[in-house]
Amino acid sequence: MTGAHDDARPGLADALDRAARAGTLLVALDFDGTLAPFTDDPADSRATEQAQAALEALLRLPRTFVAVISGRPMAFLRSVVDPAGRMLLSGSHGAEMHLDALGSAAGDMELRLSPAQQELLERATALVEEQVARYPGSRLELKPTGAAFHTRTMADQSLCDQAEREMAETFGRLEGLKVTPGQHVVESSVHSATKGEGITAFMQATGADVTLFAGDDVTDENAMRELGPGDVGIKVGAGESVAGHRVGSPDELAGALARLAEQRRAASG
Ligand SMILES: O=P(O)(O)OC[C@H]1O[C@H](O[C@H]2O[C@H](CO)[C@@H](O)[C@H](O)[C@H]2O)[C@H](O)[C@@H](O)[C@@H]1O
Repeated sequence: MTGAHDDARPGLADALDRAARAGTLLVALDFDGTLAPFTDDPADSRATEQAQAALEALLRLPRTFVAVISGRPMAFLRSVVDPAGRMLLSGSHGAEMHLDALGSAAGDMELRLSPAQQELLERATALVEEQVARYPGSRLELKPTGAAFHTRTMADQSLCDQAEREMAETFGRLEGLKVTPGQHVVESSVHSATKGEGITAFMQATGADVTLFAGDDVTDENAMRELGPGDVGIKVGAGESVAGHRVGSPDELAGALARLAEQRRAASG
């Protein structure tokens, strides 16, 4: 292959070539830190232009599905990430699913919290509010299944580790609450779902011959572990991963996605 995107790392280049020739291809992606560089305010984050263009190109191809599997609430994914409704979406770390892109019969899997889960969510939210009051500049993000404590905008950045550690310990005292550390965030969830369940549902629903998944964070490893030997896992950035491949940044991933789209278009044309 020659062209604008032939600078992928050698092992990854081979894997992308193979994925491009798959009968049915599922391209599943984490959002923050993977498609979208980090921003101070979570409401501001968007996929890079190159990533967005690559997703658009993939969506135009036959037997090709694009999915976003994120810790974000489904409402954000539907309004900001995929307003045109062409992607498969999994929000709240696998607890919310939207499969309309496969036809109306698939639809949404509606999220309902039990009274006990609702009460747990209120207690978790109160704990984050207390922590935010202790650490100026930190933030609460309230989501359908959990409350997240964000430290990216904390006034004293030298206290981030301490604040996150305390938050995780405090969350840990609430029975039934799932606690997940992330990038400048400690997330809690009253739901046991993981991104592993999200990707498994999409792999089954699409009947994909090859699945590519890319993610940057600890929670993405749950999806990464569901991949088979013929699939393609890409870790974005530093940190431990079971992924077979690694890129340095969302920009590098966008380049790989552009290459994949170009090669698949050529293979299907
Ligand atoms: O599963 P993801 O799509 O990676 O979402 C994980 C969490 O991402 C968001 O927080 C992260 O991105 C923010 C915007 O760049 C950044 O400010 C924050 O420091 C990061 O932790 C989001 O706010 C969470 O709801 C997601 O679960």
